[in-house]
Amino acid sequence: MFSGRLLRISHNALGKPHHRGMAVYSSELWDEIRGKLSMFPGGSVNLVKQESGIAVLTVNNPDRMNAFSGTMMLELQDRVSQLENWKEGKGLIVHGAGGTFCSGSDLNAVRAISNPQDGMKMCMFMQDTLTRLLRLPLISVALVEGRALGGGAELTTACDFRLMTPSSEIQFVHKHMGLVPGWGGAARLVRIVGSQGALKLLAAALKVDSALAERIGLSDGVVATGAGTALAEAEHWLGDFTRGPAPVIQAIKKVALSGRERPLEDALRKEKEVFGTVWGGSANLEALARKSKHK
Ligand SMILES: CCC(=O)SCCNC(=O)CCNC(=O)[C@H](O)C(C)(C)COP(=O)(O)OP(=O)(O)OC[C@H]1O[C@@H](n2cnc3c(N)ncnc32)[C@H](O)[C@@H]1OP(=O)(O)O
Repeated sequence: MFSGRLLRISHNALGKPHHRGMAVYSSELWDEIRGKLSMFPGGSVNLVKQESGIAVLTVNNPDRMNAFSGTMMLELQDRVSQLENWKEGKGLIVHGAGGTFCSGSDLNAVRAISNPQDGMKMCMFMQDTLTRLLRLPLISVALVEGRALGGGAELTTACDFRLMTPSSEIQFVHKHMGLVPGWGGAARLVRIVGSQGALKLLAAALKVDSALAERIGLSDGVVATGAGTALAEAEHWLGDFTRGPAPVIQAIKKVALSGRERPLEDALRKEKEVFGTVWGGSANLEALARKSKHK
């Protein structure tokens, strides 16, 4: 059985663990995994970084309902690396091409790598990429049109927020495939809808429509359907959270993220560190000079 090496967590002077980088597993593992995934081509993952500071990531394999081929998994990792280095970035919208979100991993590839060793490699690779996606210093939203199935449902949980069109559905179909989520989707789902909610969605493989998703906190809102309409509405919605200078928006995401992921003392230390990057910064000094009132 393939045993992946977890990224070693170092300890500070107080003996408390602290996170090194944003990855989960050691990148030394990736050469072998990348070689395997490159054998399953098709589709693409496209990234457009806009002047507004909002980027749009498109899962593009419409002939297969935007299923993830091996090369798309590789491209997703590359796109996440690009976004990690985007200094002007503030927000990210993840959506699918052709009016549907994503139908999970490409079943043709899945059939070809159905042995446990290869499955484990793919699982680690996608866990790592989606964890890095969630940890981007950008406020991210998954825009779900059509269906988000299996790994597609897991991808929605790797964003800070989810928006759905009225007729769209999110479904963790893994049980019907004799599986559990392996791209980190179960761990993230528990943090979004609680352990009881996650257990229900996974164990019943429930089809979650936009109304139910909003009721249980899986979705943060409904946007209208139509060519280009949903994307424009999602950008408008995200604009409320990304208005302002990039260093401040990125700092907000970082403190929220550390509060979500770290034990309290560790999160407080991180918050202090991030606070130090904005205190006395240009946005802070300009606000002080304006003598802002918050009526
Ligand atoms: C990480 C674990 C995982 O993600 S396991 C994968 C979980 N996903 C699935 O099982 C999805 C299976 N697909 C479906 O249920 C249906 O195709 C859905 C997505 C509901 C769409 O249904 P419908 O609108 O009737 O279209 P269709 O079935 O004719 O599909 C159009 C073409 O797309 C293909 N497709 C769809 N999903 C995948 C997939 N995950 N991998 C590979 N191909 C997929 C269909 O086979 C179909 O192709 P074709 O036109 O028959 O050549």
